[in-house]
Amino acid sequence: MNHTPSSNPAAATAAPAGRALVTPRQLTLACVAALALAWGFLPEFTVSVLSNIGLYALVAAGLVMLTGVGGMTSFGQAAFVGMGAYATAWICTSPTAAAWMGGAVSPALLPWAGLLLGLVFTFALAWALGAVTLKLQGHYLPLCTIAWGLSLYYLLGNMDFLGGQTGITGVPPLVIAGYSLATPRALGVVIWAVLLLALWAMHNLLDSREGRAIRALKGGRLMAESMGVDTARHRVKLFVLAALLAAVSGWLYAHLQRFVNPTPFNLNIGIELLFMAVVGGAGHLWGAVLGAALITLLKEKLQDVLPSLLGSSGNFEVIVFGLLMLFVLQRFADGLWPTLARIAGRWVHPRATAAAATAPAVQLAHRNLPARGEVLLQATKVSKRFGGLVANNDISMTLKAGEIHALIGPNGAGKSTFFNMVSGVDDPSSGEVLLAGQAMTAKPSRVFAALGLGRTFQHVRLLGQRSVVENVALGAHLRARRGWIAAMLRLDRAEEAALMAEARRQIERCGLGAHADTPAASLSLGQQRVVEIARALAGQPSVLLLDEPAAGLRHLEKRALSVLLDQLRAEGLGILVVEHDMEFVMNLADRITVLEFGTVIATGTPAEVQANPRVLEAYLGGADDELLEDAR
Ligand SMILES: Nc1ncnc2c1ncn2[C@@H]1O[C@H](COP(=O)(O)OP(=O)(O)OP(=O)(O)O)[C@@H](O)[C@H]1O
Repeated sequence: MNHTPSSNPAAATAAPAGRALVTPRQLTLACVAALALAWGFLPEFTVSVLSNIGLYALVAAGLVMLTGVGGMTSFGQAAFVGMGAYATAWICTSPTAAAWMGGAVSPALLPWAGLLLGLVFTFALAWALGAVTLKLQGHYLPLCTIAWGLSLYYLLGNMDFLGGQTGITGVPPLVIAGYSLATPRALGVVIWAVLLLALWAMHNLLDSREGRAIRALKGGRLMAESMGVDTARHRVKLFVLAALLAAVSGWLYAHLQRFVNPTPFNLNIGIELLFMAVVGGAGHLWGAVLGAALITLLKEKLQDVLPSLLGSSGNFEVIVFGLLMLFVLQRFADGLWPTLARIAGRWVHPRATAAAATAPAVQLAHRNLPARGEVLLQATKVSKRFGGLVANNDISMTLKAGEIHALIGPNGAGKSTFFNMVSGVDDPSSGEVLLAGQAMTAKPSRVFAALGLGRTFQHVRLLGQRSVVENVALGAHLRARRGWIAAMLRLDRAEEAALMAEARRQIERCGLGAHADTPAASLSLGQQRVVEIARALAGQPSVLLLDEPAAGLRHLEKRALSVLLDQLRAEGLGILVVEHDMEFVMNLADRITVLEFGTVIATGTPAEVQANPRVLEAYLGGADDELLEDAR
């Protein structure tokens, strides 16, 4: 698979370009060509093993997307493989199915009807299961996947019309254009073609606006939702995608083996599939192929060697897999693929591509800024109670277009709580928040984003391994429209170019142009805060909420930030800043609201607030000496 510098920053910085001999795309094509040429000459056994690796890799690739990229663990994937296998086995062999179709489908087309049935069933079941279980957090989700994995396995083995534990025999071979694919050598070509196609499509998906949204899921809902991503929907879609890949693998498996029974779809295999994804490299699509190859070959070897070594038969390879898992997770937390890629990086390196100089062919959605002085955000008598603690007490505040409003107060005064309520993270216990004239109670953060609210976080939330430009492009998520299918088929390139151009523009504007292609995690904390501002600006907000933007910035960086915020104010944005740096706030803000113990104790211009005895008392009485010093 080809990785552009923007899509793989780690690779982009892995090796000096001078030493690179080939690009990843050239290497991939060379490997595929070598496999294709050798295919006709490989021994039967090798072809059979390679076909199995292809089948496993297809499921593991879905797990890479689900677990490594999306952050959701599933132990139950083998059950979806079973659904794909049983659907085609049943439709191809059952007299009932034949009677239902009344001879309308020719025998050669039956496997395709089986594929359709398997996909439809899997889609419906995965969507239903996903909608229910993916709401669960932490270890409840993996536990749930074990539960439904077991249930589906026992269901397959206990349905008489599916042959019970004996299963279904006499599954016909696939026939394509009159050719019967009855041998592993013939069907193996299809298996690997499907695998490569799936990897290509998923690579494309990850290198798109929707791919960035998928990557954002792993960091939790807060950041992704604030960028306008419907996280619940994306999680379910990702789950369904992984399940469909498993079902396709099951379909191919049934026509390779020509019989099905429940054993290959049990929980052990589900765990093995997860091993493959994790050992190979859970965040890397090619890690699925590496993991599938390693585990399959190891299993073959161990099943031969261990019984004779130990003098008794049994599934001893499971113990070795367990130990292998421990070793890999200890030594290679991200699996083996990144290490392999690092080593190969001496010779394999993406060719550097310059950012497009011409204007993109597609325009992103554009928002007209409101007139200066117009009220953008209004909080009326907002209170928040956590049990007996009143974190915010009857706070009223307005933010107008073209002004910077600062929210200050000692630690624990309730600033973050208020920030959460005016950004859709939390609902007020009482009172109301209006954004662009709309009541926002019970609305999620993504609706705030859609109405023009951009924000940064007190604790920086970036995709650390991705480039700055990708992080910033995520902020423009709602300004583009292309979905999953378009991304997989690479029909989104014009829109993607526009997103990248916009991201680079915002990065330049924020003074980080030299770091656009650097992984975000390798920047200083102060620079990462600026990346968050650029990301918020990429969404073209009319309201900007900045949570301690100056924290961690050096003096000159703070000056540059002041200049940028000044410019944004002049353009007509309304900016709400929570900040502890008094010098920064006093020089910048038009109005300041001071909180103490959740209550507004003063509001006014910087001069008025500085002269307010209650404010000085709040800081004198508080423990924050630095603030006191600054306030003076
Ligand atoms: N989810 C919660 N559950 C219970 N109490 C909370 C919760 N969130 C905040 N609080 C409490 O509400 C009060 C206000 O906290 P908040 O984080 O809003 O203050 P802050 O002004 O942002 O502080 P800092 O400047 O340290 O970030 C604190 O006493 C805090 O412990």
